[in-house]
Amino acid sequence: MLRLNKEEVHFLVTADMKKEVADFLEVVDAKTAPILECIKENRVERICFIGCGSSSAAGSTAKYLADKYTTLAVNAYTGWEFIDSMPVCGNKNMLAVFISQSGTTEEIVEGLRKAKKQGIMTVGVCDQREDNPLGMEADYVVDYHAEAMWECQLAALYTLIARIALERGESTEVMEKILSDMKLLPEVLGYHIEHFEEKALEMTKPLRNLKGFYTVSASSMVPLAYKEGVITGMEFLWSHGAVIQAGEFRHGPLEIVESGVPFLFLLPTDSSRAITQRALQFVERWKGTAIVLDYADFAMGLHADLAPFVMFVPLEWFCYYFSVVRDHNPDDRRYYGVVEY
Ligand SMILES: N[C@@H]1[C@@H](O)[C@H](O)[C@@H](COP(=O)(O)O)O[C@@H]1O
Repeated sequence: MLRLNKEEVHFLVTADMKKEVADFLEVVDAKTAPILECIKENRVERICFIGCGSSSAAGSTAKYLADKYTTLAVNAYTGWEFIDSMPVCGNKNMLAVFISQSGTTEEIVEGLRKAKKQGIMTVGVCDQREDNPLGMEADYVVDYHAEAMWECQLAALYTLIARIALERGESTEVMEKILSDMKLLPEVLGYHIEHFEEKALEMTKPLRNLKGFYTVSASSMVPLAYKEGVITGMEFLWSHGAVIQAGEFRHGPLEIVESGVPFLFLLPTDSSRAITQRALQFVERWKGTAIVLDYADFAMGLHADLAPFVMFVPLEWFCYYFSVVRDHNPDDRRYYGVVEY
């Protein structure tokens, strides 16, 4: 097992997460208010979320929430997808929300400039508003000043969607509940940051010979499954990864189930729990390797659709120790930012 000084590993942003999220939640309403005004003024009916890597998974989670609870037309794009296929009819009554920690990612900057040229209203959700093209050029900016990009990006996007829904009089009860439960996030995240580390180490020790795992989930956690099971798995852990929608498990994935083939299940607590459990039970019955992280064990009473915020912490610990027990430093890169792409 690799000996690493946790404090020096950039991959792990958990240490300051609780405070960063608490600080941002204090100001997120003020930071999103001008965007809500713009939406009202321009009668915006269509929203595009655009991001790359982890930031694209945040956009897909926002699309999930908006699709489920509002009548808005919403799409989530990766950076190049947006550049190549952006809606040609969009103008002021369309909002393009660009999500990027750095605000400098090539295709985010290019997409932003292309959207602006077409007259689409643009929003940047990023760490800082200075020293990066997204923060400086977007029409509206929500800057969160944090390393905990996943949590803060989601906090910005959930707030935006919930406030739009309330303004439209759609799903008001659920939206109020989500907004009030979000205030409890720092405590819940802090608890899991403190309490899940040892468990993650124990869980991953027997997995040290694995080359990777398939991540299975449903509903609001599918983008998180992609973020952790594919992006984190490949970029940080140099392991093999793929995402399987629990409801699709029967249509292909089930045929590879056997001893030594690992599936990581992220169990939701909403109505998709049943179909996810069905896949899990199948893997257990046919002696596949099932690793389970159940939102019911972590939710601490929070709404089912806050699972992407909460489950990130146990997953982060799990991925960190999966890397460490496999003797890999998650900060190592051999290609990204090292060689020409
Ligand atoms: N290796 C990084 C990823 O870790 C990151 O998720 C992505 C988006 O970065 P940003 O959010 O700064 O646009 O860029 C690269 O692919």
